[in-house]
Amino acid sequence: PPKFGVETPRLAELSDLFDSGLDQWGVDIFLVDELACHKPLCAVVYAIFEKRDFFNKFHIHPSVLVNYFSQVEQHYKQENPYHNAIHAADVTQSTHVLLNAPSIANVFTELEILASIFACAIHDVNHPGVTNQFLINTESELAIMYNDMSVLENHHCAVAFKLLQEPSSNLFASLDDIQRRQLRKMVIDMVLATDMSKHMSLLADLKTMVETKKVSGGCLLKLDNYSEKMQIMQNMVHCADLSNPAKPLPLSTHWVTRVMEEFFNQGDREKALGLPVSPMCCRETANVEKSQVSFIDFIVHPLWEAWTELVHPDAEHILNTLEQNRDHYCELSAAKEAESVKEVDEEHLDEAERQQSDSK
Ligand SMILES: CCc1cc(COc2cc(C(=O)Nc3c(Cl)cncc3Cl)ccc2OC)on1
Ligand SMILES: [Zn+2]
Ligand SMILES: [Zn+2]
Repeated sequence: PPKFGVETPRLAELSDLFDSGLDQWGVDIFLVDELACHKPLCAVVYAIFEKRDFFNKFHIHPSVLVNYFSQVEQHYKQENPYHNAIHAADVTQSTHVLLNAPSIANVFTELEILASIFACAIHDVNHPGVTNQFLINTESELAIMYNDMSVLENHHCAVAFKLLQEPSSNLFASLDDIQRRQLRKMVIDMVLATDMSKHMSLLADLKTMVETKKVSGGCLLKLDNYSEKMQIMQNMVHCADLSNPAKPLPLSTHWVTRVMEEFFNQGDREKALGLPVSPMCCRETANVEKSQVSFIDFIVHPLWEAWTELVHPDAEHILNTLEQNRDHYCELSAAKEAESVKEVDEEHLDEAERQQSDSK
C-alpha cells in the first residue's frame, strides 16, 4: 500500500509534517487533512503504528491496516462539521503525545497502548452529528437499540468491531485469543467512557488517584490492578477528546467554529421538530465566547488540572495554553459585551435627541 495508506501527490510534505509534528502537541491536523487528501485518520494511524513499530510487534500487515482504517474513515460522516475523521485523527494523535509523557513511561503494556490508540481512532465512528439527548428525545432507532444508555458510544464501538470482521480488515488476526479478548474489553471500556455523562465520575476517580499518588511519595502508582490502569486510560482518552481548548489558539478557534456549526445545525432541527432547543444550540441566542469560557471553567480546566498533576511536570505547557486560551475567550466575551452596551447607549442617545428635537 502507499506510504501512510493514502494516495497523495503531496507525500513528501506529509512525511515532513509527520517527521517534525507527529509527536508534538499542536501539530496542524487540518494541514494533515489537506496533505492526506482528506484521509487524515488513515494517515495518522499508519504513521503512529510505524513510529511505535506496531506492524512488527503485532504482526500486522500494512495493507490490512489500510483496508480496515479506510473502511473506518469512510464510516465517519464528512458532512459533520465537527464529528468527522479529522476529529478522530486529532484525538488519536493527541493521545499518542500524552502516552509519551516521561512520568507514565513503562506504565502501560504494548497491548494497552495499541488498545488506546485504536480506541481513539474509532471512538466517534459513524457519528450522526447530533447528541445522545437528541437521539433519545426523537426516539431514534439508535436510542431504541441501546435503551437510551450511552447510545452514541455503544454505536461507535459496535460499528468499529463489525468492520473488523471483514477478513481483509482483520487487524488483530495475529493476536492470540486472550490478547484479542483483553483488547476488545479495554477498547469498549475506553470508548464508553467518552460519554460526557461519565465526566464527573471519571474526574472524581482521577482526583482520588492523584491524592493517593501524593501519598505514595509522588512516583506513579504500581498500577497492578486492571481498574486503576483503565481509569488512567479512560481519563487520557477523555482528555484528548476535550483537548481542543488546550491546543494553540488558531486550532482551538477553528474547532470552536466547527463544533458551533454542528450544535447550531442540531438546534435548527430541534426547532423544526418543535422540540426545546438544547443549550448552546440556538444560533440566534448563543453567546459563543461565554459558553466556551464556562465550558473551560467547569469541564475542561478541572480535568486538565487533575491530569497535569498526575503526570507532573509533563503537561504543564498544555495547562498553560488552556489558561491563555481561556483568557483570550474571556477578553473577546467582555469586548463583545462592551460593544453591545455601547450600541444600546447610542440607541438611547439617538432616542433622547429625537425627543428633544420633537419637543422644539
Ligand atoms: C455555542 C457553541 C459552543 C459549544 C461549546 C462547548 O465547546 C465544545 C464542546 C465539545 C464537546 O462537548 N465535545 C464532546 C465530547 Cl468531548 C464528548 N461527547 C460529546 C461531545 Cl459534543 C468539544 C469542543 C468544544 O469546543 C471546541 O461552547 N460553545
Ligand atoms: Zn463521542
Ligand atoms: Zn470525540
